[in-house]
Amino acid sequence: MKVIRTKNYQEMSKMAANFILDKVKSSSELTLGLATGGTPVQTYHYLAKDYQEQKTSYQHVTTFNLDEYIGLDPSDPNSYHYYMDKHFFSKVNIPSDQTFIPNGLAENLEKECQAYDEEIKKHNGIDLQLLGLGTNGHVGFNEPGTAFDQHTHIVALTESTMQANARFFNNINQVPNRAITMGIASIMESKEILLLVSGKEKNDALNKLLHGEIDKHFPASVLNQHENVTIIADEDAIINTNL
Ligand SMILES: N[C@@H]1[C@@H](O)[C@H](O)[C@@H](COP(=O)(O)O)O[C@@H]1O
Repeated sequence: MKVIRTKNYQEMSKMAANFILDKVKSSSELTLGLATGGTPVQTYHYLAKDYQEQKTSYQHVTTFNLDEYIGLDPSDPNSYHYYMDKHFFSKVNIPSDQTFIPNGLAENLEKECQAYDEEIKKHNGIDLQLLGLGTNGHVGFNEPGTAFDQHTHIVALTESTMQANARFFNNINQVPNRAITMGIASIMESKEILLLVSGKEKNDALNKLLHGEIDKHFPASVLNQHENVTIIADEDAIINTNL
């Protein structure tokens, strides 16, 4: 894994946006895996800014989001559909039929998961997967203990993830307790991975990822087995990691 060190969150975000823009500009077709959460917000902001200023086109880009809460309508401000529209899709020229996010309202959730995997396959897999890191090592919504061989599936969220995400809701009781997420196998099948890590609260998690064992109780550790991972981390996340 290649680790790029940045001064702060802004610098991490700018570098991540440039990393993605390089791929967007140099490919005739590109399938991006996208993440939500607090970490990539400024990355999307810089992509939107680039579009405003440089008009980098996304007509040839297809996107697959990692996850979505079960039970939230796309118009719900806490849904990842809403998040993606707000921060990215509405700001660039990506055609709406080229953006995929799991449907957390599907009548048959199992079928929805299978259909999502099929769609990814149809697009020849993901070229670049953007990832954030949960404080407990989760990636997407793959919580500690998730088997490494799973594709898109339904998960029960842990108390710690619900607590961590409660800041986006009015109170923790409104945080859905289930989600659909691409699995560890889906993530590992992507050709390249870009992991963003920012802030002191991610310090332990980054340390474990870099120096700990590969263990399903710390899902992100599996990334050590992928051959093309770049981590962009800021000083606060890196401190005490011996880097
Ligand atoms: N499902 C999301 C993940 O995709 C995200 O990467 C992670 C970290 O979130 P944040 O960037 O807000 O710390 O947790 C959330 O629960």
